[in-house]
Amino acid sequence: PEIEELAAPLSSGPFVWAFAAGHVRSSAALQVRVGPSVLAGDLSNLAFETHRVLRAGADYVHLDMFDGNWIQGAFTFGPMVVKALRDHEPRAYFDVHLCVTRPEQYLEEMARAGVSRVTFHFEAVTDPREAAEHAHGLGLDVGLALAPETAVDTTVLNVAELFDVVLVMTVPPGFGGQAFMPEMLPKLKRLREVFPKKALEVDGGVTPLTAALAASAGANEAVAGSSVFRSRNVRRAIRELRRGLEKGQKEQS
Ligand SMILES: O=C(CO)[C@H](O)[C@H](O)COP(=O)(O)O
Repeated sequence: PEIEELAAPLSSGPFVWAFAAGHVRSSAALQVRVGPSVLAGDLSNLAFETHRVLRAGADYVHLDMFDGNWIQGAFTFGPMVVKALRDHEPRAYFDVHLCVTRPEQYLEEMARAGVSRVTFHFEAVTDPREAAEHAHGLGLDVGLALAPETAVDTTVLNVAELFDVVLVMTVPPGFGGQAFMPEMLPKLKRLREVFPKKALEVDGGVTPLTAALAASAGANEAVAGSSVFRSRNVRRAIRELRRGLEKGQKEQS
């Protein structure tokens, strides 16, 4: 089934941010975006996995970089691998989720590797403001990830203002295939109230159903590993996730 997907033309969606002009009160005007997480793919064949999800309509590719330290024992890959992937996919939007200790030490390497957006954890970074400014100065989009135990309080809201996206983890970071945590939805609602135009991303246990729940709470971007890579039809899986987000957006109050 993947041959057909490989033959399909690349969507222009990944490269376009289409925000409506003027003031918006909800995320309804924000473009929905689906980013498959290659963590659930064949890690021995990342170029193939990246290529096939892009061909199947993914808006971006989510790359989880684990250093074996911030999440004890969980290692994936580093900037050299991302650079190698960039050589294969010069136009793709690479969304790197840094699950590492002191992520600020890797920002320059991320820029050199051709990363589009680097997202690091509020819980792991020493000075989130300084790191966000540094990343922007390097030409990177920058995201702030919140682990499930982190509340959306005043400190987080003040810091989040500086970021292009806030990633609300809907599972404990570390591995795929976990169940979506609905108790994270109020965090999205609060973020959406405060930031009507900011991209809000969810990651962990995302299916068409949970994507709709997340979007009804304010999310407009969904990272999905298992629900894409375990599907027999990757194109359909991405399309259904997008429909879930769109449905949720419509239900947003
Ligand atoms: O960041 C991650 C884990 O830390 C993964 O991106 C996430 O778990 C996706 O996997 P799944 O969709 O199978 O839950």
